[in-house]
Amino acid sequence: MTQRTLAENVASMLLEVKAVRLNPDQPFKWASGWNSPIYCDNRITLSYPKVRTAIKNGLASAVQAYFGDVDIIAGVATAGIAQGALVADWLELPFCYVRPEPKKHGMGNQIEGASIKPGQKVVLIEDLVSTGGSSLKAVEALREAGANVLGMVAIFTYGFEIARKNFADKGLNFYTLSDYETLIGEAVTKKYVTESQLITLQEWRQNPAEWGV
Ligand SMILES: O=P(O)(O)OC[C@H]1O[C@H](OP(=O)(O)OP(=O)(O)O)[C@H](O)[C@@H]1O
Ligand SMILES: O=C(O)c1cc(=O)[nH]c(=O)[nH]1
Repeated sequence: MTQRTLAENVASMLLEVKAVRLNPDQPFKWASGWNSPIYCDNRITLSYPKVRTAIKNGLASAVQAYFGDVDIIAGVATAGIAQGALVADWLELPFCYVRPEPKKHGMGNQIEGASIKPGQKVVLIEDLVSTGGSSLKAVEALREAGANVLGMVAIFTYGFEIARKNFADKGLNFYTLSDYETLIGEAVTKKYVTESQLITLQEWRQNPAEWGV
């Protein structure tokens, strides 16, 4: 399957299971603090075995194709945990997940599960990239723990310049199964969006950090 076909298939599945929501009148608040008329809830895909498996296969194949020899798969908490664990299982590799900050009781861990030995090769699995802030926090924690973070694979990216720059600044390669441009293309072709929703999305896209403020 070509990269393009995969991106279209994944976008189409996200639309079919209603993971993508549009609500310009009551904007969604994102992890970055940005307001947005669109929200892509990839967690919903876990409820659909065929979609869940297709995504798992896509992520695992990408790990193999782009990174080859890997020691540990890590998931970004919380939305990257389930798919990360599925990918680790498929690849028969150890798994850990990375909290946004250390736990405040118990063992006080930020990285849970597989313990990382210095220099071990880790690939991170994330569900979605907006600004990239959450993913890069996880990368920092893994690097502090001594990991050689080879890169990241995620289900979806909005394709914002800020994310590209954030990842480049940290020297991290990342790949995604699908992206905003492909999603909107599919949504238009299959009539999931109205003309007025498209206009709102175009306005939002011009300056997402300031939209709805
Ligand atoms: O690229 P960013 O700007 O950081 O945004 C994307 C992040 O936001 C969401 O997580 P959220 O913080 O909503 O929490 P969850 O994973 O626990 O659901 C999503 O799962 C990504 O991790
Ligand atoms: O940036 C976010 O917080 C975010 C955006 C989005 O579309 N979906 C999601 O789960 N998180």
